[in-house]
Amino acid sequence: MKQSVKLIAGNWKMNGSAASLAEIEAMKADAAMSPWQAEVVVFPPAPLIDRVSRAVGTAPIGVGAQDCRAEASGAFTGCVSAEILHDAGARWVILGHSERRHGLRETDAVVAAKVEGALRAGLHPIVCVGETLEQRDAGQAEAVVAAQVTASLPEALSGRDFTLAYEPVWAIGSGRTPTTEEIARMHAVIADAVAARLGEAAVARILYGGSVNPTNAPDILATPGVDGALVGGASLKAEDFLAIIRAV
Ligand SMILES: O=C[C@H](O)COP(=O)(O)O
Repeated sequence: MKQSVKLIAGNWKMNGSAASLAEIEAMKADAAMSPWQAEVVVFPPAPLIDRVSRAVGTAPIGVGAQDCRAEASGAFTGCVSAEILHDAGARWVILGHSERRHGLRETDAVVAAKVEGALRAGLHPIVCVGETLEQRDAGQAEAVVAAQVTASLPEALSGRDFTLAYEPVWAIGSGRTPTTEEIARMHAVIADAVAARLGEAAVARILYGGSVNPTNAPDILATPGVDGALVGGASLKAEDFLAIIRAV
């Protein structure tokens, strides 16, 4: 059954340092004042996962990684497996982010293999999908996103708890977002594609990501079919991220 609690995920991307632990302390202080109505997870760069996990302690903040290698171990210089990330304290992992699909030419098949690796290691996957502006302008957005869902979700996800994130590539870091009607429509397309791929019983939380900020978060999070947000830039400062968490 789909979790009714919304998920607010903060992807730090290639930002952060030991000084970022102060943001975690600010979040902990806020959570201690009054309980959040959302599940919250932060995704620091891999070298910070251990320190962030220790800083979180028993606070209601999950910790995840921004990517993993599909294999468990081996001669893959510079890569990190889901098992290594789990050992460092991660319990979540973002896979197929557009900055990897487009910047690093990561294919749907690679994403699907990484999802299998995440499940093997006990990490909860957040699988990202989204169309480029060219694809949207050509009227292909729904077909592109549905095809990404179909090809990026391995059979191994049947009966498992997982998360998808709809991130239009043109909305990431641009200050532009689709209308809430467009977001609702695409989330319905994604839910249909999940059911077609994994069966009617399959349910996943579907997040929206792309220029979410404290101002637009209330409307986006109230949109039908939106189960939370994947936040980039606005997750770097606790003040902004907390405003989004409190918008739930
Ligand atoms: O993973 C997060 C998304 O790419 C959104 O980033 P953004 O909130 O900076 O647009």
